[in-house]
Amino acid sequence: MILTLTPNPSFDRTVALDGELERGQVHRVVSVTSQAGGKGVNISRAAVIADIPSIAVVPALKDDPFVLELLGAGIDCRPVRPAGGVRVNLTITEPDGTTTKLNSPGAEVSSDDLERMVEAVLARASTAAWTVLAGSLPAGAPAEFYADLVRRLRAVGGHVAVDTSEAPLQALVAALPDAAPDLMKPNGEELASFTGGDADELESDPAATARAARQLIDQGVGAVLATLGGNGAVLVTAEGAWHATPPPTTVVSTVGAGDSSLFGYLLGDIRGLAAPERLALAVAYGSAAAGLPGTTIPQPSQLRTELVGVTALTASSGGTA
Ligand SMILES: O=P(O)(O)OC[C@@]1(O)O[C@H](CO)[C@@H](O)[C@@H]1O
Repeated sequence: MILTLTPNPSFDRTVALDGELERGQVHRVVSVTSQAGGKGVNISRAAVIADIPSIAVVPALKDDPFVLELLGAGIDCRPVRPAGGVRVNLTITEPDGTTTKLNSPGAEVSSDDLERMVEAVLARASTAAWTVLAGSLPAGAPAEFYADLVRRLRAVGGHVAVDTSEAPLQALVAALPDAAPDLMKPNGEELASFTGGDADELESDPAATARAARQLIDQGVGAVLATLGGNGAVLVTAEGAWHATPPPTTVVSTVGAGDSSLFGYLLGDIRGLAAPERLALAVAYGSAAAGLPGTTIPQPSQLRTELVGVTALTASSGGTA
């Protein structure tokens, strides 16, 4: 079972344009779709699609359309009392795959609201193969929320993965090795935000990415899956480092690609695959998601894992293995 916590879930509204987005202009849109999302929710969705049981903890009312949509999709959703309604995040996609996101802050939470989420997670974590803490934090949550929860989860046992950004990511890194999760999934920009360096350079240089990710491994993190957009992903563990390139992909919407990659990695782990195969599955999931509209999560039949190329990064190419 994969347990996910999405403290700041969102209705993902996707607006598809038939041309380039022009600031200050009126656009007639091709389509508007909406899907209950947020990083942990997307991972639970991917799990259910792949026949892996998953529980999604979200702050929402039991009869909120958000919860009803997830239950309707077969996701075991455990709502805890929310501070307010579920936010709406807007995605604008252009025909060349350019994806622009406008993410709302989410309703302000109190420490009681947060404690309800923590209790819901701690009560189930011992039965989960992986507990995934994912996404931004709602307004009012302290930046240390994930770091504190990882500490408490380590006492419970089971594996913990964290995918977040900005202040909560900085706070988690500052709390290493004490709050070290088993897996972190930064993108190039997130990695650069605490290792220094240029995000674009990291995304185009797998060896540099591996060196940056190695800093987290040295501080107790079990594995780092660094997603690099069109350049695939790098996996670093205590045993080595690998880079995987995606199959040729026509990008439609990048929303949910990182979540799909993270799920692919977890699926590989649950199946007992070796590190390079786990990475290949992650990249197959991420690239399949990028080829689908909005926040659509791929079906296993849409994966082209055999077209993912994996290479080991050696000491000479990156000083990492
Ligand atoms: O605002 P956050 O929590 O950082 O990210 C939220 C979000 O962009 O992440 C998912 C894609 O990864 C979307 O479903 C959702 O809209």
